[in-house]
Amino acid sequence: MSPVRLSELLRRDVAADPVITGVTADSRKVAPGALFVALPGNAADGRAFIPQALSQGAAAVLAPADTDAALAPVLVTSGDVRRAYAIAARSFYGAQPANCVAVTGTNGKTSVAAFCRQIWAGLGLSSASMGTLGVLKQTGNVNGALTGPGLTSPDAADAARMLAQLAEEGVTHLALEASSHGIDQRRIDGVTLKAAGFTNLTQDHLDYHGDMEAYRAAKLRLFETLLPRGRTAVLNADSDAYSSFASASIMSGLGVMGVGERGRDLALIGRVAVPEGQRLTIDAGGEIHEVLLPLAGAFQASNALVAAGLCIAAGEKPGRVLAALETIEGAQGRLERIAGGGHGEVYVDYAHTPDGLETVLNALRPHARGRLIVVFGAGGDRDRAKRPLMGEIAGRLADIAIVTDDNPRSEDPASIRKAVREGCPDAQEIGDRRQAIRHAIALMSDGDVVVIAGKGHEQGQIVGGVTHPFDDATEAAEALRIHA
Ligand SMILES: CC(=O)N[C@H]1[C@@H](OP(=O)(O)OP(=O)(O)OC[C@H]2O[C@@H](n3ccc(=O)[nH]c3=O)[C@H](O)[C@@H]2O)O[C@H](CO)[C@@H](O)[C@@H]1O[C@H](C)C(=O)N[C@@H](C)C(=O)N[C@H](CCC(=O)O)C(=O)O
Ligand SMILES: Nc1ncnc2c1ncn2[C@@H]1O[C@H](COP(=O)(O)OP(=O)(O)OP(=O)(O)O)[C@@H](O)[C@H]1O
Ligand SMILES: N[C@H](CCC[C@H](N)C(=O)O)C(=O)O
Ligand SMILES: [Mg+2]
Repeated sequence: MSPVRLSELLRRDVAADPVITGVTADSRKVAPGALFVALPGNAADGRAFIPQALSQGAAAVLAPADTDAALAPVLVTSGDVRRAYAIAARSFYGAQPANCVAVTGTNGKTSVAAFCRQIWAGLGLSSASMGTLGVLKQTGNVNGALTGPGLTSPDAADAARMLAQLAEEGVTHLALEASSHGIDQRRIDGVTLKAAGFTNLTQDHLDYHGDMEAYRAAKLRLFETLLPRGRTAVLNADSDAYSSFASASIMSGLGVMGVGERGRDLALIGRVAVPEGQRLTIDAGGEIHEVLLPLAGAFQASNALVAAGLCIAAGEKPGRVLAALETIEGAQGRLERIAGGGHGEVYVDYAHTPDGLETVLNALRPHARGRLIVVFGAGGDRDRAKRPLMGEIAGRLADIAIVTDDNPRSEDPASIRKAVREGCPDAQEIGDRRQAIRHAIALMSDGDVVVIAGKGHEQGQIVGGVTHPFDDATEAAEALRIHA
C-alpha cells in the first residue's frame, strides 16, 4: 500500500486533504501520517484518545457524527463510523483474494472455514482461512500460519492488511468466519464477498446482544447488507432458523442454496457411519454423489455440506468439490481424538454452547460401548444464561459429568461452577482443570469415551487478567500416560 489522500480513502470530498500513511482505531498504534479512527466502544470511547493520536502524528481523525469539531485540526465524521473505518482500511490496503466467502452461525464456523480451505487446496487452488484459529494458508498439502489464534473476526484494519498480504502471496480463495460481534461491529464490512454461508442459530452471546432476536439480526446482516445482490447465500436447511435466513436472503436479492437433509440444492439423502468416518449420499441438482467423509458426527456432515456449497457458489464444479471432501481433516480441537486411549477413546472438543455440547455428546454416544464421561465448564465474562443449560445437557446426556473451570476471566470461578451445577446437581466438581482431566481419565475403563469440552485449540486458561499456559490435548495425553 502506498500513501493516499484522505479523500480517496473515504471516497468523498473533505475540506483538508492530507496524505495518509496508515489507518488504525488504536491510538497506541498511531504512526506519523496515520488516519486515527475514534470508535466509541464497549469498554472505552476512542475519542478520549484523540489527543494521544495527534501527539503521535495522526494526520486526520475519523469520528462519529456527534463529535466536537474542535478535537482535531482535520476531523471527518460519519454516521456509521465503524463501517467507514472498514471501508477506509480496505481502500488503504487495496488488494484482496479474488474469491472471498464468509460463514456465520453459532457453531461450526471454524470447521466450515477449515473445510473450504482444504477443498480449494485439493482442487489445486491457493487458499486460506481466517478465524478463531488465526489465518491459515494452504497450497496442496503445504500449510502455513500467517497469524495464530485471536479474535474470530479480526479488527477491520487487521483484516484488510492480512487480506492484502494473502493476495500479494498469491492466495486466490479465502474463507472467513463472520462472528456476530464481528458483523455487528462492521469488522468485515470492507471484504468483497462472493458467497456467504449459515450453519445454525442457537443460544450464545446474550451478554452482548441482549436477546436472541438481536443476535439473529446481527447474523442476518451478513446476508442483508454485506453480501452483494445477485450472489449466493448457502444455508443449512436443517436449522430451525433456515426460513428466516432464506426469506431475508431472497428479499435482499440473493440466490439461496439450501443444503442438508432438508436442502433442495445439496441434499443429504443418505448417511451411514463407518469406522473411517461416514458415507454420505448427496443429491446435487439431480446428480447423485457418494462421498466417504473421513470425519465422525452428523454435525460434521452438515458443516461439510455448507463448506461444499460455499465452494460451489464461489465457482467450483459440484462433482469436484464433493470428491475433495474425501481428504479433509477436522479443524484443530474440534472432536480431536487423543492417541493412547487403549480400550477407551478420549476427545478434545470446542463445545462451549448448549447446542454445541448437546451435539457433541450425541455424536459420541454411539462410540461408547461403556460410559460417556464429560469434563466441561463455562467461560467467565460471557453469556451467563447458558451455564445451567450446559449443566442440564451434560447431566442428561453423559453418564458422568465433571464440572471444571474454562477461562473464568474476571469472575469468581466457584460461582460460575455453581451456576453450571444448577443444571446438573449430581455432577462432580473439580475446579482445577488439570485435576479434572486426570480424574476423568482415571475413571475410564474398557469401552468408555471421555470428552474434554470447551477449550479445543486454546493454549491458555484465563484467570483474572492472566493467561496461564494450558492445552487440553497435552493435558489429556499426559493423563493417559500417567494412567496407562
Ligand atoms: C466486546 C467486543 O467485541 N470488544 C472488542 C471491540 O472492543 P470495543 O470496540 O468495544 O473497544 P473498547 O475496548 O471499548 O475501546 C474503544 C476504542 O478505543 C480504542 N483505544 C482503546 C485504548 C487505548 O489506549 N487507545 C485506543 O485507541 C480501541 O482500539 C477501540 O477502538 O473491539 C476491540 C478491537 O478490535 C476488540 O479487541 C474487543 O474484543 C474483546 C477483547 C473481546 O473479548 N471480544 C470478544 C467477545 C469477541 O469479539 N468475540 C467474537 C466472537 C467469538 C464467537 O463467535 O464465539 C470474535 O469475533 O472473536
Ligand atoms: N454444525 C454444528 N452444529 C452444532 N454444533 C456444532 C456444529 N459444528 C461444530 N459444533 C460444535 O461446536 C464446537 C465449535 O465448533 P467450531 O469451532 O467449528 O464453531 P465456531 O462457530 O467457529 O465457534 P466460535 O464462534 O467460538 O469460533 C465444536 O467443537 C462442536 O462441539
Ligand atoms: N469465541 C467464544 C469462545 C468461547 C470459548 C470458551 N473456552 C470460553 O472462554 O468461554 C467466546 O469468546 O465466547
Ligand atoms: Mg470459530
